[in-house]
Amino acid sequence: MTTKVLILYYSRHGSVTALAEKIAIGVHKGHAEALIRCIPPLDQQHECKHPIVTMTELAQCDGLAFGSPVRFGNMVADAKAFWDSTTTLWIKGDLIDKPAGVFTSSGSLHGGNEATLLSMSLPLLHQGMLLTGIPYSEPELHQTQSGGTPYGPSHVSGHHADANLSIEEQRLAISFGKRLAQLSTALKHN
Ligand SMILES: Cc1cc2nc3c(=O)[nH]c(=O)nc-3n(C[C@H](O)[C@H](O)[C@H](O)COP(=O)(O)O)c2cc1C
Repeated sequence: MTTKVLILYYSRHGSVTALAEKIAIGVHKGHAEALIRCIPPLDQQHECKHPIVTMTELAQCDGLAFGSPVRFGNMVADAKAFWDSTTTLWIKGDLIDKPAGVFTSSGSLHGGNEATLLSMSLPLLHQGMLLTGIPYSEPELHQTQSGGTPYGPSHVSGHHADANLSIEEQRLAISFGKRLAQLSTALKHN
């Protein structure tokens, strides 16, 4: 059966969406299926580019990439509320021993990009997931002048939240997706 990697994210202005779509390219390169899904928004008026995730999709994924914009140095409230709604799945242990990673976008270079990635990892660890980031064997990790971290892919969108992903940010997101797909397949067949 094909490996399914769930790319679960929230985005208001499109930067996290852009990263999610690059990660999906990497997942395909890693010969897995990418399921791009949105976190249910707290604001019902908020429109999302992809379908809203279901708990069944989350429970049945083989790997997970979780994305959120930086909000005051932390994940967006919608993402925290979503994880707070996963108690049933947590008790069943549906995500235990599945690979996972996190990605984000901030407005400024030192605006909490890495702190947000680390705090986003916490609910995944509580779910029993196996975290992966990006190793320094990826040359763009040494070269980037904006986003892209060992803790996971990231983007710096600028004061007006309109900067395109840099080449380095794109490549790191793609290599992260590929890595997650390969790890998910390896663990699925064990
Ligand atoms: C309420 C709020 C808080 C924010 N806090 C931060 C912050 O702490 N640091 C930062 O660099 N950017 C901050 N930003 C900017 C967003 O993180 C940034 O625009 C991000 O790229 C948005 O991602 P999106 O395009 O996927 O919505 C904040 C934006 C909002 C609306």
